Amino acid sequence: MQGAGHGRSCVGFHRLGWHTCFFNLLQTSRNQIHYSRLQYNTMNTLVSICAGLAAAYAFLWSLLRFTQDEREPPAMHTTIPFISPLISMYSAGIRYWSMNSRLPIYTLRVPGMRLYIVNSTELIPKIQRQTRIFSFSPVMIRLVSTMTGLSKEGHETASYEPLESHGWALGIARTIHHNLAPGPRLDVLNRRSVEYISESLNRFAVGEEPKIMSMYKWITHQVLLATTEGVYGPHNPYRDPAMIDAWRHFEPGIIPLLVGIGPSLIAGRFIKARDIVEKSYERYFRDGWHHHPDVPPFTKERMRFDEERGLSVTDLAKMETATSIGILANTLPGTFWLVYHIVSDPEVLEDCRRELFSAVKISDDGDTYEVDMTCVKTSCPILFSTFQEVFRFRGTGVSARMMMDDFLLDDTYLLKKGNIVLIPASVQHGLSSAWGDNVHEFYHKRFLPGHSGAKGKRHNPVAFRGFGGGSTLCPGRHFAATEILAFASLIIMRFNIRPVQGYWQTPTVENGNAAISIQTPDQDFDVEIEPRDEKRWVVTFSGSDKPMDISAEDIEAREDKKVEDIH
Ligand code: HEM
Repeated sequence: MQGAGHGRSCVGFHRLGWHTCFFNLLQTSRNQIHYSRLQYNTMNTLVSICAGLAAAYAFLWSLLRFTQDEREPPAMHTTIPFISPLISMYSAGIRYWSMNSRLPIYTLRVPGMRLYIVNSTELIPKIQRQTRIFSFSPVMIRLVSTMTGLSKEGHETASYEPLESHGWALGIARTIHHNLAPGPRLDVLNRRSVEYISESLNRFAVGEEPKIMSMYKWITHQVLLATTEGVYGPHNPYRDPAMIDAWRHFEPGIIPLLVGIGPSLIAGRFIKARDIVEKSYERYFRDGWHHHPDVPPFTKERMRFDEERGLSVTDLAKMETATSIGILANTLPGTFWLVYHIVSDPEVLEDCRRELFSAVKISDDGDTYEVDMTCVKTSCPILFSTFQEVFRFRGTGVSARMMMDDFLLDDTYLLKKGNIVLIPASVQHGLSSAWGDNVHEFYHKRFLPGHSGAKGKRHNPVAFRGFGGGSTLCPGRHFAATEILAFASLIIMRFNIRPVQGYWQTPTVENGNAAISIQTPDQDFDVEIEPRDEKRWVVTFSGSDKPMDISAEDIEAREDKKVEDIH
């Protein structure tokens, strides 16, 4: 550009004198040489960059080819080695797994590790049986430690002997499973939550005018309080609205917090919210409220287990912050979807209401309605099927296991030590071979005998992974199921719910939290909630040690027991 400008000044040759013009010409050609040199240098740089990229590509490509054993499951998304899987996962979000469900098992090569993705229903039990080879413990320790920023000492305690039954990971899992198994310990937890729901809806039903509420916000608020009242007792830290607000801001940040690289850069606002939650738990433990007689064994015994291993109060609070995700993050949207699928479809509503009213006892004067939630759980098969269908249709969990050794799966696929096996529930839930041709519809009777499965066969229970499976099958499923069913039942029996805009519109689910096991709606909407009558409602919970048939393992355990009883 500069050269061109000087060239134009030569028009005034006579005025400036020949030497000036000669100088200008000289300058122009110098500049042109300089310009061409610049172009040449730029070109050179570009060529070097391209050559560098090509060399890097060739290197990565060879690295991928030469380190991928041909007995391993085939590698997918290799266009840009190690990077393409990340791009595909990022752009497809939670739909990624179902978009890649063709192969029985495949490998994703990502920086630093392999992910083995399992799609075949037949391979799942073969993985779940080998608990020492496919272990959840290292995954869990890493999740808890990174998400909460556990202290060095806390991390060491949590990492102690992860595969042994005397280690922290298996020990705490055992304590949790024991306290959430159907029976008197779980009943303490359930009873308080059901009571809370009943009292809260009694207060809500006062007054004749219909109330307008944001459906998702209202339902999840009720269930959050009911759950935490059950878990933490009369000094429940979630009675403080600031704690609820902080938890709601922390929960969507699980993935950014787990990335663990420069956390304050990418997860600053989530860290802030998490710290408020942690501080609130710290106060609860420091004041000793977990020792209160009305706190259930589920909470007391977990704390005792951690305290005996020397965890500081700060680390107890951090651990509890991670546990709060397990306790709340799926139960809240799960309840929303169950209520939504029932009240938005007149046929489902009619079926569930009829069934529920047959479980209600009406007083002689007809003014008091009494319902035992234990009875609802066992005598309302359509409602229970609708509950299961919600977790099939909306379930997006991904079970993760760390390979503790090389293993030849099904005598065919070599899975190498140190890598991660993932089992996405959405793939199983979308198999027409398991669920029949109407697999992509919400069918509330699907889990009733004779209503599901390809060609009228009973569905394969292994293909239902709403609560995971194997040794880490969700131990909270009975607690969550009781609470969700109790809330939905009371809503259906006591209220009419109508969308304010005049028609039901299914919310989209594009922006869900990939770290939890169920979709979350992208939009909330207003509904009008109106009591159906002025009766007095008495809700009881007699308790039961009879497990519900939620997962394949529950069905298997019941069938084994039946055989045992016969012998
Ligand atoms: C609707 C509600 C819930 C859903 C959909 C759900 C789902 C799941 C899933 C998919 C897993 C992973 C299983 C695997 O890796 O195979 C899991 C594990 C777990 N869940 Fe839940 N969960 C729910 C409620 C709860 C509640 C209320 C609690 C506690 C009170 C809880 C505690 C746990 C624990 C501790 C584990 C880890 C199990 C272990 O390490 O052995 N969950 N859950």
